[in-house]
Amino acid sequence: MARLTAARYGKDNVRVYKVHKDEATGTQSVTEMTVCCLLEGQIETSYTEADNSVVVATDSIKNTIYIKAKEHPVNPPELYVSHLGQHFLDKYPHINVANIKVIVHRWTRINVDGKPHPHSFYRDGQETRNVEARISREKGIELKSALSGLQVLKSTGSAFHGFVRDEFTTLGETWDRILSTDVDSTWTWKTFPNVAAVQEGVERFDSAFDAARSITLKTFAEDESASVQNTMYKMCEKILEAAPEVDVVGYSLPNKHYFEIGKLPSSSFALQTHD
Ligand SMILES: O=c1[nH]c(=O)c2[nH]c(=O)[nH]c2[nH]1
Repeated sequence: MARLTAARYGKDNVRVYKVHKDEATGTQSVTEMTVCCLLEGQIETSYTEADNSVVVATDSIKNTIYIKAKEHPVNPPELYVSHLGQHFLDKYPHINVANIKVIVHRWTRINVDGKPHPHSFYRDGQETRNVEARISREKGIELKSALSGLQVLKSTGSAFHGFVRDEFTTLGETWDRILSTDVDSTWTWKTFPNVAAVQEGVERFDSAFDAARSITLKTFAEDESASVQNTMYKMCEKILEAAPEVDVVGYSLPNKHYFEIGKLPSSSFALQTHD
């Protein structure tokens, strides 16, 4: 006999674009996001008994993503996801949890002849700002913020030696290597009881993002790295210090290896591989 143990459903890959027009200055600002919204609740019978009376159509979920982006600020994304998720709990008594993910794509203002252009932007890299939220009747608003896809490289200032050597080891020790990675950094906030608590002191989210990004870049550049493990731990320590409302910080720093194939007096050649 089959049994349904868990279920969630919704819409992914909803693309949202919002422009803010400052009438006084004529300057426009843009935000482009990809949104995923998955609902949980008393929806079992839609699976087990073909009972669609409990289904908020995924098409309506998509429409709600757009409408809430129009009704509320989309910056910071932590506030937008809180409004969006809370809406589903307020409107539908049988929905208990909204799981929302937002990826904010990078549009950086173009400078023309040294002056910021009022309405033109460019994509300066694949880096994104992300938020994952679980908004539930039981716990409130759980938020995880992240920066993802920030590519970095340093051509010296990185070593790796003293590691386990046994019959499986082929890697040589090094006191000077190229270090390159795609940074994925995540910081989990202490749980918020409601949207009002997210709204109060809302600038904390942009400050934490800016701190995480600048700490990541500064530590990566300045640390005389003994290993990826030790460098990422230093980054975590500094972010926790800079953002006291953050509970947990995590990093994923996959090592992109460069293997040396030849040397000239003042330069070296390397081949790159990915883990
Ligand atoms: O900084 C590093 N940490 C490791 O655990 C590791 N393992 C490896 O092969 N190279 C590296 N580099």
